[in-house]
Amino acid sequence: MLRWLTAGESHGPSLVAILEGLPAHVEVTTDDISDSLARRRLGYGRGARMKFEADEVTITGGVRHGRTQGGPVAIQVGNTEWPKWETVMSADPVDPAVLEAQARNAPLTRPRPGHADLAGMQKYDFADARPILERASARETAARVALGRVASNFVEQATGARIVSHVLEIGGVRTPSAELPSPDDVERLDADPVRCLDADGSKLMVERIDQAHKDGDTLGGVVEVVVHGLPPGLGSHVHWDRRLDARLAGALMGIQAIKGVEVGDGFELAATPGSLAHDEIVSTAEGLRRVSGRSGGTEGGMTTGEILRVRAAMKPIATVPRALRTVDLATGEEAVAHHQRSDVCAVPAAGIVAEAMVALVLAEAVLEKFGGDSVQETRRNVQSYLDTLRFK
Ligand SMILES: Cc1cc2nc3c(=O)[nH]c(=O)nc-3n(C[C@H](O)[C@H](O)[C@H](O)COP(=O)(O)O)c2cc1C
Ligand SMILES: C=C(O[C@@H]1CC(C(=O)O)=C[C@@H](OP(=O)(O)O)[C@H]1O)C(=O)O
Repeated sequence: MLRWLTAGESHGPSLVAILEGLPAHVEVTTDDISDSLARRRLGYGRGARMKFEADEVTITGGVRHGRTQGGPVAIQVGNTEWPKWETVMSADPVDPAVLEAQARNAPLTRPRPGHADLAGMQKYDFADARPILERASARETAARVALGRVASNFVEQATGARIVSHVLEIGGVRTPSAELPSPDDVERLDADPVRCLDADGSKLMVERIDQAHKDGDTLGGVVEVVVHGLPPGLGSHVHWDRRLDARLAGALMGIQAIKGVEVGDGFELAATPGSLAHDEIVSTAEGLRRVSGRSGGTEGGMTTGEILRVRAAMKPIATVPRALRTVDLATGEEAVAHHQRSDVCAVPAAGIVAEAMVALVLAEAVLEKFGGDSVQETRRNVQSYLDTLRFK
């Protein structure tokens, strides 16, 4: 069983993440994790915070000399901005006079439509949105990306599978290309301002973000995660919660602001006749193959051994500079939602988070099917399964 947890607030001293159940001998380093976190900070349209804040990674448990030991892997992602927030986010009580003296401590009483503010204040009984937004914030995704890197190293070292993501759409501007990224495209994608494979599409998306910025508006979009090299048979058809497609959908929906998920061609398949919607099976010199990849590499809740492909749709950022109508909960009067700063668009970053979530689901599914207390044992089990497959 693989399980994981994150803790920490957006402006707290650090995020903490724990991954338990991973075999020993998975190769992973602080640099690996820092690289993944740096990729999450990329992307045109993010706010100033991404530039002045840094993620300080410390592996505090479970890894020795670059390899996991079999125990829980614990990672701390420190926030270099913490000194500015020490009073606001102090774990211990603070003298009310000190709190009042700082503008940053003023209660946030004008909840933003589209964020967790109002529902969270109602549910947890707070007069201030601060405690809600601090944990609802997608800052937390830094911790998931840290764990996702450990998980994806495991998946790659056990099965050879490689995960890559790209941006399909921002603010209604869709890439004109149907090209799927390969693992060799990662460098090129990370160098693109919006992590789009198509240069023309990328240019139009950047222009769309500039326009939204000028208009005091924000944007959402669609990302796609593609996994090459998975064995067939991860997940299962036998029960709803064993289905890999369901688990991937839940994991992607668990990312802040994701409101839609597609496996393969998803919604488009709903409008396609069956004769054109499915991936026909042919026998080739390399074995059984599909002539297309519309299903996204799962059938019956199991991987087919073809390319896995899932998409996530992100709603626009809720902190809209041209602020939306709300009610000031301190006075009951009409007001506009609180706004200090925000991303205009965080779709490229959401793609990196989506890779991490897919990696965590796949790591669990690989362990479920192949087990292993060392990564070499998992790898042997994968190989023997592939060698003895009844139909190849
Ligand atoms: C990478 C990333 C960055 C985000 N940045 C912001 C931001 O700067 N401002 C904001 O209001 N929401 C931002 N969001 C979205 C909020 O976290 C999200 O709207 C909020 O948690 C409520 O989403 P929900 O309704 O899906 O729970 C970001 C989301 C992601 C994934
Ligand atoms: C800090 C990160 O993202 C944050 C996610 C976020 C939100 O509401 O989700 C709001 C913003 O924070 P703030 O309101 O303090 O500027 C983003 O910067 C990050 O991704 O590391």
